[in-house]
Amino acid sequence: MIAARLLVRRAGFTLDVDLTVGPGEVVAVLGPNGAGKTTVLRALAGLEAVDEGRIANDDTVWDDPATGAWVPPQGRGVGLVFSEHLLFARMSALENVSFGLRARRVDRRAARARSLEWLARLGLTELADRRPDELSRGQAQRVALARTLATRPRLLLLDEPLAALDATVRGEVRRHLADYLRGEHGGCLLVTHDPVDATLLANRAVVLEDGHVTQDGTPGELATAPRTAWTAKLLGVNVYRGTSDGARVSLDGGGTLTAASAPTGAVVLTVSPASVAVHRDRPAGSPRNVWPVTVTAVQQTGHTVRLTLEGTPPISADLTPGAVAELGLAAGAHAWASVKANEVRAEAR
Ligand SMILES: Nc1ncnc2c1ncn2[C@@H]1O[C@H](COP(=O)(O)OP(=O)(O)OP(=O)(O)O)[C@@H](O)[C@H]1O
Repeated sequence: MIAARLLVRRAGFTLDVDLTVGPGEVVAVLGPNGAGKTTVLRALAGLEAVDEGRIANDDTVWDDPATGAWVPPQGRGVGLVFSEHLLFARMSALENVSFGLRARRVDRRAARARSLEWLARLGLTELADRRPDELSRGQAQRVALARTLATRPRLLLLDEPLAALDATVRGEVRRHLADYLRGEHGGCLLVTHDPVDATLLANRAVVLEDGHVTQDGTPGELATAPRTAWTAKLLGVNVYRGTSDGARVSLDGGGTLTAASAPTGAVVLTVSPASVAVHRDRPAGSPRNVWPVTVTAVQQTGHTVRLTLEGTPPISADLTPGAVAELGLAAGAHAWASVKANEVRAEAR
């Protein structure tokens, strides 16, 4: 268990965060630009010392300025992947991955075998002999991930690991990452701007705003009961897993949604709450997705009202306070939700 109290002071910015990461726990760290997310990762990795506070892994203190305790980065068993991968320019993809293992005293043959296995898991077998300058950004990012995951770090720190990948590869790499994280007993901290990553990969999400934690809960809790306007906007996005025949998607949790275009097979769908229309009577006309719902919660955040709607599927909708009053939408009200097919975004997962 990693337990940290991090206080870092910079001109015009103070990070003041309490954080725990349990064994096998995947914690998403979300927040606006400049909120301090990367600083949290750097402090945990030992790339930066805290000004006050304490970082401990079980009984081992990594950083405590009050006592002078300090464990350098290489002693922490931490694996770090930044959005800007740092590969060794003169080494092939295979050598880059092996390097991480060799540095941990894995013998040459075992390191090579394990590296090839990880390159294969990330779809890079054909590129094993290429140098970083012969790889696309996305491919290089996958090599950087393979290099770190192959070492099975005690604490995995990922800073926007999928940001450089295009939509098709992102789903695939996310799936490999999810498989890895499910089997892992170490903890993981994942900085992301993508609510899909948070929903599909993390058990818990922490929202950082201006150096402070403004909310801590499951991605589902953050989506249905956001405490700040930023969280409402980012995590309020409705996320569904399902199986697609190219347009119609059968959702894992029940119900179907039609997207204007969707890859076939396993997909993840997102629907912005702002694109959900709510009606008292079944709407005429032809929005592709119309289904009955019951209002279970009404919460005002900033200038919008977030409605939590129970139905198949459940969905969150953002309306203006005026619309909510006009439609008489209080908790318990029966209504209809509708979403246009071109407002349903689909990507492979
Ligand atoms: N090396 C540095 N020296 C001084 N200030 C810095 C340094 N690095 C970051 N900062 C400042 O510290 C604050 C937190 O930065 P940090 O990079 O942790 O934010 P972030 O949440 O990761 O942002 P982003 O989403 O843009 O990556 C910002 O105000 C930033 O300008």
